[in-house]
Amino acid sequence: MNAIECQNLTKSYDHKKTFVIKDFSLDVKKGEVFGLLGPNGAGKTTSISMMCGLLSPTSGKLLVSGLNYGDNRSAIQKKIGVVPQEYALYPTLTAYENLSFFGSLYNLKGNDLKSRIELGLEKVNLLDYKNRPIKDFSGGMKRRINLLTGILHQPEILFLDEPTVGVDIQSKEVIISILNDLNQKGTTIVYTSHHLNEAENFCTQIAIIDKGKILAEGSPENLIHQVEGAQNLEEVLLELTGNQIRNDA
Ligand SMILES: Nc1ncnc2c1ncn2[C@@H]1O[C@H](COP(=O)(O)OP(=O)(O)OP(=O)(O)O)[C@@H](O)[C@H]1O
Repeated sequence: MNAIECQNLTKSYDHKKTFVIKDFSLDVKKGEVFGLLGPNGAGKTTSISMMCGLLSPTSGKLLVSGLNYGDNRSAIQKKIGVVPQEYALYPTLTAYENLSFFGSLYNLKGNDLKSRIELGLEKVNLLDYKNRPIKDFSGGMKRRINLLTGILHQPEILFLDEPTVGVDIQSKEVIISILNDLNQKGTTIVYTSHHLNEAENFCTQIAIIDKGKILAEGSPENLIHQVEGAQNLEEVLLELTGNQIRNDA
């Protein structure tokens, strides 16, 4: 069984006058690290938000671990973790209090929750900051805590919308190494990114999206091979989506 199946998904925000996702079909196999790449406004956030249940498709079929959100929302929510692009943290609460809150949403409690939080904080090098309020944290520190909020319960499938945006190379390396570790332990990962070098090394499978449509899909090597003369994913993306600057949100 695939981790995710999308068949002919569409999304309109204006009562079907325009569609920002069109005829979107892909399968994510269990154990994959799947990257959704594309220019600004391509539809990455919209498509990943539908897959993790934050947005409903306008039409089409979407299965997560063989289940649809209409009949099995709470069963799906137990299997998945979500790391949104915007920080979902409470600024006046400490790192520990924030993580306790998010852990409790996944029914974690007591010593189990405490040890997962402490182990997580240690992995992201923030154990010494556990009693500091989030408002005192730098962008990179917040990103690392934001990541922990979605993975404390070791989800079967993890969705991340630009988990390394705006962070320094050190924080980025910690985040990617934690994600690699989770993937080795069996978590399927679906992520969006603008960092093409990162995606080239991190992903096992990639879909390139523009204007709400999937333009190409394959392993990084396969995509580079598909585009004549391309040496890397950046050249693939430019060839497929053009070099016009985008003013879309
Ligand atoms: N709530 C909304 N209402 C109306 N239009 C929206 C809404 N959210 C997104 N859009 C539009 O949908 C299109 C796709 O946006 P989306 O945020 O999914 O793109 P993206 O690929 O994630 O972009 P970025 O890389 O800039 O984050 C854009 O044209 C955007 O303006």
